[in-house]
Amino acid sequence: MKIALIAHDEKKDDMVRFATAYKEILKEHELYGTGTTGTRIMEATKLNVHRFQSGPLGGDQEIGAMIAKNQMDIVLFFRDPLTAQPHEPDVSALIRLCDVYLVPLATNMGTAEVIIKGLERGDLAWREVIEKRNGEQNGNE
Ligand SMILES: O=C(CO)COP(=O)(O)O
Repeated sequence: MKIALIAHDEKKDDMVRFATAYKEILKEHELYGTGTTGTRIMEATKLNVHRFQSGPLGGDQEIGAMIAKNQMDIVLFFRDPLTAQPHEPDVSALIRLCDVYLVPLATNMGTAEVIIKGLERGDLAWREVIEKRNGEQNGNE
């Protein structure tokens, strides 16, 4: 599965703790992240994270583009609800696209734990069906 890991500055420590706690599950998957979050996770856990631009420089939009192509299966986005973000429109657009494409999205650590445990249990296997269907459609184009 392709998993996006994103955290606003005030939530980056939480994201590092989360990735450390669930490293054994995460290492079985393809990990993507916005620039700074990805770097922090890689340094702390040694997990391999494909890093996009930093969020304010377009990283949220790059991840959004993957979602729009149905190439992202899970988004774990630890938002800071108490700080205004200069790229708030990008944040909203990313969340909106998750809803458009039915991509499981956690915007805080509580929900992220539920998703990651569901992932381990196989609850998200339906995403593989979508991926397979996409592959067939693209092959038929
Ligand atoms: O701003 C972000 C998400 O909106 C996160 O970006 P960074 O991981 O580069 O800090």
